[in-house]
Amino acid sequence: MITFEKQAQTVVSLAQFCSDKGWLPATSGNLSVLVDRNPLAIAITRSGADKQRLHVEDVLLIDDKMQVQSGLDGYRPSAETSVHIELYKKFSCGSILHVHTVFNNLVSELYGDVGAVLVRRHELLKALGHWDEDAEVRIPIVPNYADLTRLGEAVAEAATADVPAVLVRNHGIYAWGETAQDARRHLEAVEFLCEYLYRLGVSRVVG
Ligand SMILES: CSCCC(=O)C(=O)COP(=O)(O)O
Ligand SMILES: [Zn+2]
Repeated sequence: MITFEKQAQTVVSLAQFCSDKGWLPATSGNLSVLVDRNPLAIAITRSGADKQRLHVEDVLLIDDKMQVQSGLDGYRPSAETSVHIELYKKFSCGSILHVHTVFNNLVSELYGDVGAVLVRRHELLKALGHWDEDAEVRIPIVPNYADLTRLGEAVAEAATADVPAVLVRNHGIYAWGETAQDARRHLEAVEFLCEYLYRLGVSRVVG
């Protein structure tokens, strides 16, 4: 049986994984796992928590209006909860991960004006569900709107069913999946691809 307590523990495990990778610097990032779809209930990190040292108490149960249903007094859900809610409404995903890394920021800035970054014929695209040897995917990039309602809408609008990730320019990435394990794999694959694309670009300029 799925419970908030179990999903909160999964959020803590996901934070540990992302933290071990160095993907949650300076309290950045927010992570969530679906508890119920109807009505929508999500286990999500609280705003401002140090996600590199996340405890179960740092995970709140919220509804589709961002109201806290379970959690310690005074704790507010992630400031970017709106993005998670919009993505859960658009896709049948079970987990959403948002991290800030140097490589996803570099790629978002380099390709931000185009609104997407193209990845072609790369083995890691298989981790995103593209098995064709000629596979091509576009990872969308949206502006880093300060209005977080607008950011949520922009991320959900840009998100497509065939690429489970969106970059936010000079900010970070949202990646998702049907399960926490899928979301983690998708995030890891896109992070790999961001580093690859950036280093490839640099090597072409230098070489
Ligand atoms: C210091 S990071 C700035 C806010 C941010 O982008 C982020 O991911 C963390 O915000 P939250 O409210 O989820 O802690
Ligand atoms: Zn962020």
